[in-house]
Amino acid sequence: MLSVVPRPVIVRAPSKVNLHLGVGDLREDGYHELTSVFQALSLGDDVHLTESDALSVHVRGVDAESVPTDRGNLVWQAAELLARRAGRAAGVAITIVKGVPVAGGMAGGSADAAATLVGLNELWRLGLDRAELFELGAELGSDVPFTLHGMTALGTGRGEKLLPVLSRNSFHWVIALAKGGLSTPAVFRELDRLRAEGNPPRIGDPDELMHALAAGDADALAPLLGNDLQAAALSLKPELRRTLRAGVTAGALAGIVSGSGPTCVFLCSDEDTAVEVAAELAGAGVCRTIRVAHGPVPGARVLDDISRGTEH
Ligand SMILES: C[C@](O)(CO)[C@H](O)COP(=O)(O)OP(=O)(O)OC[C@H]1O[C@@H](n2ccc(N)nc2=O)[C@H](O)[C@@H]1O
Ligand SMILES: Nc1ncnc2c1ncn2[C@@H]1O[C@H](COP(=O)(O)OP(=O)(O)OP(=O)(O)O)[C@@H](O)[C@H]1O
Repeated sequence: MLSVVPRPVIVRAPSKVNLHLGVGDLREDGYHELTSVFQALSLGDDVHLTESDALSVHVRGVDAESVPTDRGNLVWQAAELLARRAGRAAGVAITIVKGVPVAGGMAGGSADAAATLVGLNELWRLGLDRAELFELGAELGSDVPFTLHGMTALGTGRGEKLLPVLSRNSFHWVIALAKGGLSTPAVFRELDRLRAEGNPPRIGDPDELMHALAAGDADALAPLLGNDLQAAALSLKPELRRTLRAGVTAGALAGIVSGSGPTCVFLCSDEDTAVEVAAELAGAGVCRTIRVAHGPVPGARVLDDISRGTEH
């Protein structure tokens, strides 16, 4: 008799960069009030989900050895949360193929959690709508709703309340992965410490930046990129200053620390320039590895047969 190998549902999840990250004061619940303009980037993770008797997690790809394969993994928590919600057992074998650097400020773990919610909704035929998935996502982490949403969006609250932002054209990015990661809570704590000591300048509102996005104008967008967490990330990892300088010297329009860092991202005027900047940065020895990406791209989505064959 032929045994049928169950076919996995495969979900592609994007990374993110905060084009604008305004950090307000510490709230009583331990979170900071944010104003974030997110953009989803083509550098992403793939999450494979296959029916199984038990819950299991395997990880391969970039930084796989530093990712937990137990309850510490956000995909495990996502599967348990969804199973509880559906009143069923959390039987699924999950394989994550990492493309997003771990602890890099690009929401890799959040993207995997978003992918798991989308994939299990399909695999278990739960029929949950987008709003229900967003609500579950927000329980898992502040960045999970955006990695579900994708494209370009304005996030408020702790980053989980989202509104779409009009963005014309594709923007081209060079991504410089740093040696070692930074812990998100540690970077927020460092910002609180810097603010208690003095008054590091705060970025203003993102109105002008949103106009540049609507116009699809990379030259106008470049000087408007801003991240209140950058000072804290640089304070914890001063060598990132060299990386940021090297990208601009190599021909990028601007460079910024992504979210809580330490990944640095560089906006370039077009794809060819991005490839040139990437090559030059690789030779400068200021980071661990370089990637080229574009954005905006959609949020976590199931790959159909055609895209399984053509995407990578
Ligand atoms: C830095 C960003 O990536 C910007 O998009 C996010 O704010 C972080 O999102 P995340 O990694 O999903 O963060 P969570 O897992 O929700 O929170 C981790 C920790 O980061 C800090 N945190 C996070 C979000 C926020 N608005 N204020 C915070 O102070 C808190 O110490 C929190 O305990
Ligand atoms: N699926 C996952 N992928 C990567 N790390 C995970 C995952 N699940 C849990 N983790 C743990 O979470 C930590 C932070 O990982 P992650 O890659 O999500 O950070 P990040 O990109 O800086 O997050 P963010 O930008 O949302 O603040 C890792 O050090 C790891 O121990």
